[in-house]
Amino acid sequence: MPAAPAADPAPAFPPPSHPRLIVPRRFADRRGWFCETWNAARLAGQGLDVVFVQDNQSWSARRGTIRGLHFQAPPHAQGKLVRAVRGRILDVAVDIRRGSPTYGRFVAVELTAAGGEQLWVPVGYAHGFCTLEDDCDVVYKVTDVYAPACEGGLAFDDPALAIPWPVAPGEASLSDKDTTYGGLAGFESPFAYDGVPLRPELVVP
Ligand SMILES: Cc1cn([C@H]2C[C@H](O)[C@@H](COP(=O)(O)OP(=O)(O)O[C@H]3O[C@@H](C)C(=O)[C@@H](O)[C@H]3O)O2)c(=O)[nH]c1=O
Repeated sequence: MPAAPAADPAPAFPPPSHPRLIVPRRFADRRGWFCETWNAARLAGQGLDVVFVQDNQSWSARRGTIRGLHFQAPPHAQGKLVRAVRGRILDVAVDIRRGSPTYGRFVAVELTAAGGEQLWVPVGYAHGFCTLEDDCDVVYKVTDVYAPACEGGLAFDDPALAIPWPVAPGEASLSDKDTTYGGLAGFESPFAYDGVPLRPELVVP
C-alpha cells in the first residue's frame, strides 16, 4: 500500500526567545486604513504566546535621540513589542544571554509610523532606539511591570557592540542615566542562554 503523502510541515515560526519583525495587515479604504496592532490569539498561533501587562509611550523631540540600551532583570524581565506611531526609529535588540554563541550581537531594524512595523524584543535582549526624525512617538507593550530595582543597561556606544547608530555619539540626545552605563567588558548578565541563537532573519514566514 503506498504511503500516505506527507502532510505539509507546520510553518517554522521562530520561538518567543527570538527577535521578530511583525507587520500587521492594514485594510485600506477611502477613509484611510484599519489595523489590528496586536491580536493575542493570532500571534499565539504563530508561536508568539505572550501576555502583556503594561503599555508604554515615549515622545522624543529631536532626531538623534537615543534611548537605551535597557533591560529589566528577573524576576521582572520584560519582553517588548515596539513600534513607532509618529516618525521613524532605528530599533536595536542586543543578545545579552550568558553563554549565547551570539552574545553581544544585535539586530537593528527601522520602524516607521508609515509602515507600522513592530519589533518583538525578547527577554534576554537589551533594547534601545535612535530617532530618525524630529517628533517621534514610540509605543510598546511589555510582559512585566516597571520595576526600577531591576533596571539595567549597557552603554549604547560600547565599541565592543559597534552598533551603527545614525548619529555621532557626541551629538545624540541622551538621558543622564544613559550616560552612566558601562560596556560589555565586566558586564555580568542576569540572563542565561536558552539554546536559541540570534539569527539575522526577522520576518516570520
Ligand atoms: C520605563 C518606565 C519609566 N518610568 C518613569 C521613570 C522615569 O522617571 C521616567 C523616564 O524613564 P526612563 O528614562 O527609563 O525612560 P526611557 O529611557 O525611555 O526608558 C525606556 O527605554 C526603552 C529603550 C526601553 O526599552 C524601555 O523599556 C525603557 O527602558 O519614566 C515609568 O514610570 N515606568 C516605566 O515603565
